[in-house]
Amino acid sequence: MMNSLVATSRNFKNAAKLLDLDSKLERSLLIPFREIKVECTIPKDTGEMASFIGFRVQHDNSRGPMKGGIRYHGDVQLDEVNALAQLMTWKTAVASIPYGGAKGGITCNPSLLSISEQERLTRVFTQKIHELIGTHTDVPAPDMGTNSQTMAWILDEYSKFHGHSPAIVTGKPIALGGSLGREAATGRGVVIATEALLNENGKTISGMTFAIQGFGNVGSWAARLIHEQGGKVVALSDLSGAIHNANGIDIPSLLTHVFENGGLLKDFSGADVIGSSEAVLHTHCDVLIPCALGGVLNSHNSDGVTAKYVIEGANHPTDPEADEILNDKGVIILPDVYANSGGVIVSYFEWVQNIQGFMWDEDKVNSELKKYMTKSFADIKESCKTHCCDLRMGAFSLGINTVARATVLRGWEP
Ligand SMILES: NC(=O)C1=CN([C@@H]2O[C@H](COP(=O)(O)OP(=O)(O)OC[C@H]3O[C@@H](n4cnc5c(N)ncnc54)[C@H](OP(=O)(O)O)[C@@H]3O)[C@@H](O)[C@H]2O)C=CC1
Ligand SMILES: O=C(O)CCC(=O)C(=O)O
Repeated sequence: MMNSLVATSRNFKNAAKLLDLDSKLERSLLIPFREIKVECTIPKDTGEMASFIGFRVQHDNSRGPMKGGIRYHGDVQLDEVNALAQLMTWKTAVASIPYGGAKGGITCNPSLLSISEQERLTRVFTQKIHELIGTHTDVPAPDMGTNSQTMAWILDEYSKFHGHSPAIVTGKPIALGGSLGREAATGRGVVIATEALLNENGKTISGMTFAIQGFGNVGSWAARLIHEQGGKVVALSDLSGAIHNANGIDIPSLLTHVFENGGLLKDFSGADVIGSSEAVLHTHCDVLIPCALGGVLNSHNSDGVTAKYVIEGANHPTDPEADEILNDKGVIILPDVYANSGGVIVSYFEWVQNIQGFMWDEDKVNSELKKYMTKSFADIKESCKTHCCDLRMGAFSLGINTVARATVLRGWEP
């Protein structure tokens, strides 16, 4: 698998070439505004002390406060967080929301930490970074391994230093100022994006077959909404393995099973086990939606993909080498910086509601989300036409051009 920062920067450089970007501006846009690395030491429940490394990379703030999730996973390291922060900068620009990009993470396996250990770790991490984040500087949100409870702890710890600050994080519980619709927003956005692409190709979700890797926040909501719209989810996976049913998996029954089975897909009676999580990538289907880790489609396995469309629910699931292989096979890829932007778009709505002290109803959140995603799809198509390129390069050049213009307008000089 290619290093994630090398992969993301390669996409950036190819788009910069299409835009004929000044070489000094290109270098400047690539370098992050700030990289933060902190040691977080907590007592485990046993009384023994344990240390974890946490990161926050603030990539760019030319268009507004930096924005992006916090990931708890064993593979978190600086290059990966850097790549994810950079992707946030282009994503917020593609979505036309007034933010820059950031991302954070702690190298840990949350499933090996008790809830109180996770709480202590989150509070220590917040203590270490509280002076460098802020409601108008850098606003965290959930990502893999974190959720609304994690955001509640950050809010509470941050507020001890700065006073009650609901807009310091998004993806919070509703009871603490979270937005209706944020929990489902990334999956809903994935489905809106899929619909836009299929409609353009004379197809609809109803009657198409789908394979989804990952059944966490993004994957489970995407599966639920596809099922509601008449799509057939034939394969799904999580860390416990991949399951398959050619007639379509009954998603509501599966959700009940997962809820009662410690969050795992395994042992579901309504589907067959087909192997490890990777097996889902090669399942016979129309649409493949990776919703887990980065780099899962790479030079070793992309040839086996049979789907006609890949929708990137995850961040950077496709290596540039896999991009080439899939493009040669005629597979259409809807890139992460658009396909999974529903989460950060509704995070923006949450932040706006917090600042205004006014709550929107869920219909308004969902209809505004659709409006933003429909507009950015049209903007990407226009960019593809201008630069004669595929959807990834269309989206990257749109995002980079928007950030470059803001940077120059602020007075950047070569
Ligand atoms: N949450 C959000 O709002 C957004 C998330 N994203 C991206 O979407 C992706 C998923 O995030 P999210 O749903 O929040 O994360 P979650 O932690 O909620 O879920 C992650 C899912 O991926 C599964 N998983 C982990 N490792 C593997 C693996 N090696 N193979 C297959 N499945 C695996 C997990 O399985 P298990 O449960 O068994 O561990 C789980 O089902 C990430 O790339 C994230 O950056 C993008 C935009 C916004
Ligand atoms: O909601 C947010 O602010 C960020 C979501 C995120 O981390 C992402 O889009 O990758």
